[in-house]
Amino acid sequence: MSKKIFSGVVAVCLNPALDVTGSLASLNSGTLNRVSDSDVFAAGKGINVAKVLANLGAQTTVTGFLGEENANAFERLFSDNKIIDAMIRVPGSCRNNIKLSQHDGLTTEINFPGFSVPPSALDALGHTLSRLAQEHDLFVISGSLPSGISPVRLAGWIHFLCSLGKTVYFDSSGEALSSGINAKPALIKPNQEEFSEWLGEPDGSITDFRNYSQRLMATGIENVVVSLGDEGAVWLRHGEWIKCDALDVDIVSTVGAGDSLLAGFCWGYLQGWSQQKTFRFAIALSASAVSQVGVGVSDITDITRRVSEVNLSPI
Ligand SMILES: Nc1ncnc2c1ncn2[C@@H]1O[C@H](COP(=O)(O)OP(=O)(O)OP(=O)(O)O)[C@@H](O)[C@H]1O
Ligand SMILES: O=P(O)(O)OC[C@@]1(O)O[C@H](CO)[C@@H](O)[C@@H]1O
Repeated sequence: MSKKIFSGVVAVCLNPALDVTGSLASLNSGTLNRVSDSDVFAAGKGINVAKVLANLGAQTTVTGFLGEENANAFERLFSDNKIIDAMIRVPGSCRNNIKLSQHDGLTTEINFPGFSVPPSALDALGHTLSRLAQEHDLFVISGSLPSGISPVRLAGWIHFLCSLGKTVYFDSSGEALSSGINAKPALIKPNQEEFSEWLGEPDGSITDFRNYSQRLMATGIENVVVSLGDEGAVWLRHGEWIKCDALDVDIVSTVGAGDSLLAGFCWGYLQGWSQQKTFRFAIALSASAVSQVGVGVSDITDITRRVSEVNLSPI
């Protein structure tokens, strides 16, 4: 019997955040800094991925947890972007994360701890994932874990989805990354620093990434993408290792660049694109993300135009 193909995507955000952004000429520690152009965005990695995918035209559902005390900012984002809300409300507030961009393009981020997730909400998420799995193939899980969710619990959810034959794309860091890797999602997307930390090689090189990625592939992870900031990204798939250079753009804020890149991989998967077409598109999408504050697709024609400028090479 052929596998039923579903068109939508589920983005899982366990630890959403209100990103409080500001720009300033330069940030000086230990003294007063005055910020201009301040804004507040309903964000968090999974929610950023969902917003980009919804803007591209994907039927997008978000699940995970929302603090009930400031859920309204997120609810507005979901309704403005036609995102289906399957988030579980928990007591307390989503965290505020501070994102300060200097005029030279350097961004300083301060991420706070979020709410604590009660055990009953963990069960509720399990049920929600099970329900959504009846009508979706692609799940993207990204971001850190709030208090109350252990890395082992996260791995359990990934394992559960994979055991149902679902495609799970995964982006996290630290212990959550290690634990999630053990559950063998279809794709992981650490950045250079996160992957180096996981390898235990503080200055991991592309050769190190390649060697370890080959080993991960042997365990069943089909795709390893390592994002390299202004150097682009590398992607190992089916033994083929390719690199895309980043596009040359004026940097406004790098916050959410990795989320846009991951959304590009999801979009390529949903469209059934080749590896090369998907990679070029994802890089162009992330380039557009760094030239704005916050994530989202405001000009798809510009992104499509820039796809052909992306330099891709086997390495
Ligand atoms: N300075 C830059 N110039 C051009 N493109 C960039 C720049 N920084 C990032 N990008 C693009 O964004 C992609 C993801 O960037 P990065 O590796 O910084 O992700 P990340 O650390 O996961 O980001 P975040 O956690 O903020 O979402 C890169 O692969 C690249 O295509
Ligand atoms: O603390 P986490 O979950 O690792 O990252 C959260 C975060 O830094 O990631 C997004 C950018 O990728 C921001 O919107 C958000 O504040």
